[in-house]
Amino acid sequence: MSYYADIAISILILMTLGVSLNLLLGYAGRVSMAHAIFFGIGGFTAARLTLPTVEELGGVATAGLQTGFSWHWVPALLVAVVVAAVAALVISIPAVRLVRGEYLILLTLAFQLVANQLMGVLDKVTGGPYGLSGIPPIQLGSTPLILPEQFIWVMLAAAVVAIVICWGLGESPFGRLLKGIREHESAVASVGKNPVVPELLAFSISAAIAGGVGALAAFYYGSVVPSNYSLTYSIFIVSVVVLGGIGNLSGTVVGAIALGLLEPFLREYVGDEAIPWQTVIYGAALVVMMRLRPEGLLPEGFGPGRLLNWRGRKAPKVVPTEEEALARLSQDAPEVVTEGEAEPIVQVLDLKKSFGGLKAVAGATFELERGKVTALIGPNGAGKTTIFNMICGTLRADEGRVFLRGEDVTGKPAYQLVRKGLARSFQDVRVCQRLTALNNVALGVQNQPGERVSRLVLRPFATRTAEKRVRQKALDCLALLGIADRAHLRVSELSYGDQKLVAIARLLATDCDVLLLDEPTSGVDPASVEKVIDGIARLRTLGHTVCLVEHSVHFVQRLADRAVFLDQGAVIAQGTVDELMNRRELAELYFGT
Ligand SMILES: Nc1ncnc2c1ncn2[C@@H]1O[C@H](COP(=O)(O)OP(=O)(O)OP(=O)(O)O)[C@@H](O)[C@H]1O
Repeated sequence: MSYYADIAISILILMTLGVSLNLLLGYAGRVSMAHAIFFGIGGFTAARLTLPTVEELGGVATAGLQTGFSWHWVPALLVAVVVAAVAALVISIPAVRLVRGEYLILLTLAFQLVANQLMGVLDKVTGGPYGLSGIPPIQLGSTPLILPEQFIWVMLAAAVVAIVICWGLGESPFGRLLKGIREHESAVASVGKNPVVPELLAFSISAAIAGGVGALAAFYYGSVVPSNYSLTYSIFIVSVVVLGGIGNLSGTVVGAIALGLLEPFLREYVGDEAIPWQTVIYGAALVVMMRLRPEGLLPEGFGPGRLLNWRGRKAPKVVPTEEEALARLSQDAPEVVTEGEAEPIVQVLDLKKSFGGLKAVAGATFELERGKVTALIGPNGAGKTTIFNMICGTLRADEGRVFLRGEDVTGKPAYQLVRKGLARSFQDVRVCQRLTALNNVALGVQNQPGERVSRLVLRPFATRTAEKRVRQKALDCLALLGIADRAHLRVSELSYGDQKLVAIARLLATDCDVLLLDEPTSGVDPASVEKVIDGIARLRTLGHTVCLVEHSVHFVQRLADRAVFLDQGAVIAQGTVDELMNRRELAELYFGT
């Protein structure tokens, strides 16, 4: 019995670590190769705090004597959680702010190696290469939980708590934000969300759970040894997540059971060579999975809830009509401008940008009038997208200024501009393919309590009510663009034209009065172009100021009140579209004839 309980405990430890890493790797899309270190930090912290004091051991501090502070296991566990979370914050601040993709993997890999080496040499803290032993077990009342069949219940409870925390966060608006960051960080920033804070939180919550498991493991095994927190163990944890299914906690549970059973199985058959064989099999399994089933055994969104259809992606029960949606959205919309009272809401003054020797924008000056649709037109390479990027702070202007309602907003980051009322879409659409249309649009809604972990924890019911409002608003935005009946579909299942509509609906959800649309119809089939035109016309009805970059003259003539003609980075004419297109030299430039 003890033998099987002991195996189950090691599987539960691996499972809990995998689940916590999945919050970071699966939901936030950030690969950490240092999860074993946070596990170890929790273990060493709890060990030092609970080991007996020098006085308790006879009062003489001799070399090699393993002493501590004789704390009760509960506060020691809590401190272990906090220390691991703080350590993760310290490492993740430069990681999140400065490095991405494979560089992040390298940075965490370096941290893993350095920290593991330090664990082996900082004798006074970690006990050196042989670590610390004699750690007191968990004491419940007067019963020490020494036997595996006693401790297994503690570990099972810890695994359940970790799954509930990670599932609760991952499936909340906070998790939606993480998934958005995972897929398109720039798109999330362009709808007013600072991606840095949620990423830092995901790093530290994930590490905090690992630290807690590390403390529990120290209490159970009675010792902590640096070699237990090696790169090999970090790779095991990553393997559990990748094999089980990235972004799917049920997958991690399955992955941990499958891989966790491997070691005792191998021990039975190959004895002491089990660990090297285990490493080989994990590596081979990873390669095979990456090749044949990169989404893992259970792909994202597939789990018991989906199987039993509790949480199936159901079509909305009530699809609002366009009129109902318009009526509700008008309450948050900017005041509609009546004829004759046009005033500039955005002023672009002498913007300049060069790339090496190429002058992409050579002193562009123009205004966007409140409530009007203005088109930036001109031949390919005229500098239209570069101007958008400078207005939105994605690109630093060499010279020139941008004013929004008279306030100088030059160089402000995209997420700050949204808070001031200006948002943009992208030529390459940048919708989150693995999220539903509704969740994509919900990302655009501002001030969501559920996106803040503190609110989720302290005011769960209020955040649930707020989430209902967010989803209703997202559905209204989709209804206004005529695609509410597809709200429940993953964006990857939608046509490209519908994806462009989702991107516009996401902008609408921000409540920004100035919307910049970069080539909203490029790559869209003719039938969908009409839908996009109708959608943008409705933005104008709601009172939004729209600036669009567009190549289709038909589109621009149908929608734009004014056009700004650019060539070689300079504004060469402004006026109504018909006025500009009737000028032969401009038409020739535009059509290249
Ligand atoms: N990051 C960059 N590095 C170097 N050159 C760039 C960069 N971005 C744009 N350019 C160059 O600046 C010029 C203007 O590009 P931009 O994309 O702004 O033009 P555009 O009017 O939007 O063109 P299109 O209509 O084809 O999208 C082009 O010659 C382009 O190659």
